[in-house]
This record gives sequence, C-alpha cells and structure tokens, in this order.
Amino acid sequence: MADELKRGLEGVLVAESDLSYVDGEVGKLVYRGYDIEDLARGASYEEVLYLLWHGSLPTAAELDAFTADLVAERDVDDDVIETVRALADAGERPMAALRTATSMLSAYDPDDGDSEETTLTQGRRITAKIPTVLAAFERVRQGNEPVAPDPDLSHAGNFLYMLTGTEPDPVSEETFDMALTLHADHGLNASTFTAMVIGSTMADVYSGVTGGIGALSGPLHGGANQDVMEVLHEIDASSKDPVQWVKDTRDDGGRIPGFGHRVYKVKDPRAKILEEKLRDLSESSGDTKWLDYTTAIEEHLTDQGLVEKGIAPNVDFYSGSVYDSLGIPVDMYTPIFAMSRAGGWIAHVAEYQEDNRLIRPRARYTGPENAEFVPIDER
Ligand SMILES: CC(=O)SCCNC(=O)CCNC(=O)[C@H](O)C(C)(C)COP(=O)(O)OP(=O)(O)OC[C@H]1O[C@@H](n2cnc3c(N)ncnc32)[C@H](O)[C@@H]1OP(=O)(O)O
Ligand SMILES: O=C([O-])CC(=O)C(=O)O
Repeated sequence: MADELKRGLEGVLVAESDLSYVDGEVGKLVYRGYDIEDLARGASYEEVLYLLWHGSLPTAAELDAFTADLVAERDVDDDVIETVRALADAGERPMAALRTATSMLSAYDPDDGDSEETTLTQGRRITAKIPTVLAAFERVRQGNEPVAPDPDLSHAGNFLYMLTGTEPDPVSEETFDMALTLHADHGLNASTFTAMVIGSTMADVYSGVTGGIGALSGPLHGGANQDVMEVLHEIDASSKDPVQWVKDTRDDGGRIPGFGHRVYKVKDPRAKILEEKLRDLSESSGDTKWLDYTTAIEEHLTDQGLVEKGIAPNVDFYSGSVYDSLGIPVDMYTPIFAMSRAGGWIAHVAEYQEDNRLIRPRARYTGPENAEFVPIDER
C-alpha cells in the first residue's frame, strides 16, 4: 500500500476538513454543510467568507463588523500600485501581475507569526486588497487612473466600481457576487492543495496565496475560463459552426476547455447555476450568442456520449460568458477566480495549520543506480 503509485494523487485522502465537500457522483457542492445553490442565491460573498473562516453563518451584527474590517483593509500601498503600473506597462498578464503584487503586499503587513489569528488577519488584508490591485492593473492597462475603493459598496460592487469607475447596477452586482460565492472553495483542488503544502511548512499565508495564484493560472485549472471565452471568440470570428469547431478540435486530439473534472462525473452544480444566470442575462439583453454557442457545444458533447462518460461541463464553461455580459475583459476571468478563491485558500491554510503536519509525499525513483562519478576535467 505504501508503495502504491497514485498519479496526480487521484483519490488520495491527505487531510480532514470541515470546509467544503464535493460529491462528484451526484454533482453536489457544500460549504460547511450548506448547499452551494442556497448560498449562491441567498448569501453574499462576505457571508460566505465569514462562514468559511469562522465556522458559521454570521448574524447581522457579526456581518456588519466583519464587513467593516474588510472594507478598512481595501487600500493598497502606493509602492504596490507603482509596481502594478510597471507590470501593466511591461505588458504583463493580469494573473502574473496579481501573483507578483500579492507577494509584494506582505512587505506592508505589520503582523508576523503563524497563529491562526495572524493567518486570518493577514488573510482578511489579502482578500480586501486583491480587488484593488486587480482593478488598478486593468485601469492602468487601459490608460486610465486607478479608482479608489468605495467603503459604501459591497466586495462585489466595489470591485466593479473600481474597474469601471461607475457604480454597478443591482443586477450586475448581484451576478458578480454570486460568481464570487460559487468560486470561493472546492475541496482540495490543485491550487488549494498548493496553498496547503506551502502552509504545511508553517510559511506565512501570503506565500500560500501567492502559490495558489500560480497553480490556479494553468489551463487545466482556473485558466480554463479564459480559454473557453477565447474559443467562443474564435468560433465567432471564423463564423464556424460551434459543433464543427468541437469536431475539428477532437479530431486533432485536443481537449474542450470547460469540460471534464477530476471529481465530478456529472455536470458541475456551479455550471448549472451559471448557465441559468447566463440564460437570464442573455434573454433580458436580447443577445444570446454565447448562450447559443455554449448550449450547442454541450448538446453535441452530450449526443457524442462524452457527458455520460463523465466529461461534463465544469464551472469554467459558463463563467466567462457571464463575465462578458458584465463587460469584463477576457484575461481578467482567471484573476477574478483567484480573487474569490483566495478566501478558500486562506480558510484551508488556517484549518490545516491548526493541527499541522508537513506535507511531504514521495516519488518512485526510476533513475539510474550506482552511476560512477567522473570529475569534470575527465568527462
Ligand atoms: C476550476 C477547474 O479547475 S475545473 C477544470 C478546468 N479545466 C478544464 O476545463 C480543462 C479541460 N479539462 C481537462 O483537461 C481535464 O478534464 C481535467 C484536467 C480537468 C481533469 O483531468 P483528469 O482527472 O486528470 O482526467 P484525464 O486527463 O486523465 O482525462 C481522462 C480522459 O478524459 C478525456 N478528457 C478529459 N477532459 C477532456 C476534455 N475537456 N475534452 C476532451 N477529452 C477530455 C481525456 O482525454 C482522457 O481520455 P483517455 O482516457 O481516452 O485518454
Ligand atoms: O476541484 C477541482 O479540482 C477544480 C475545481 O473545480 C475548482 O477548483 O473549483
């Protein structure tokens, strides 16, 4: 058993967690026992953060105090904004800029130490500042000045405000807030596990979140939401039938971004909620293009038996089309995922460090044995 190889750690249990549970057979996701659908429809992202970090849904008074603490941390030091400007000027990708800026934020954090309290205090600062960093990056990139946070707006509303300079309408704010809730946590996915591995060395939470951002950026994980939208744009620009695009891609041995999952063997429950949201938004705007393309792709892959084989739409398949309806640029989709998932990374690091054990698996050695060393001048 000890020597059994589990490629990609598939199915391996490495920790106990009270935070979230993914039932991949029936397509169910819960945060601390609450169904994601109830939370997405009924709770704000701030309530969900409180739930993840403190173990229960807040009362109104607890939420007020928690929100005030988050709002108080939204400002970002000028040096970080200057770095963000330099990164934007250099043409850095938003996800990489976020990774660099998040790491830099630690220089301005007055606290130090590895207690749960410090992790959550620093986690609150990181969570509050990521939207400010991201919005500033996007504004500078577009040739505009950053917009200061508005303390009267929610986490979701304030981000959209800082991004556009205009207060969002209630539908946009509610839609974005729902998307943040849907992305906040998801068991030991690759980026959360990365943050936990880093946390298990008792490194600080800035290191864990910075590592999480790096892991999330890849196309097999959070980066797929950007890929899905790029595919939709490619289909649109080429006037190709979406089904033909899928056929060509599969004939070339390619994967369909936004499909497949290590745990879900059926459609991701978050994809169902986002699809419904996209349907509402498309019908009310009268622009159903992305909905039509995504639906056609899903129907085709269902007809081809892929969905039945467990390669079904995941959260990334529909999120981009929803962000597009909010006017958000395509390469900001994965950073927005990180903005939400930071809450989950912080919760897992804090939880794991409570009863910490260094995470250190092994590889089966397949290299040469008894190689004879030859000094460099004799090689
Ligand atoms: C937030 C998230 O991270 S959700 C996931 C986001 N990522 C994507 O959408 C990228 C596309 N999807 C994928 O690459 C995969 O489904 C993953 C990485 C998410 C999961 O991968 P794994 O659990 O490692 O499955 P694995 O890569 O072994 O695939 C199993 C089989 O399904 C096929 N498959 C998996 N995903 C897809 C896909 N999107 N399109 C076509 N075929 C697929 C594989 O080719 C493989 O087939 P084979 O057994 O005939 O070789
Ligand atoms: O759980 C996973 O492997 C990927 C995922 O859906 C997420 O991180 O939200």
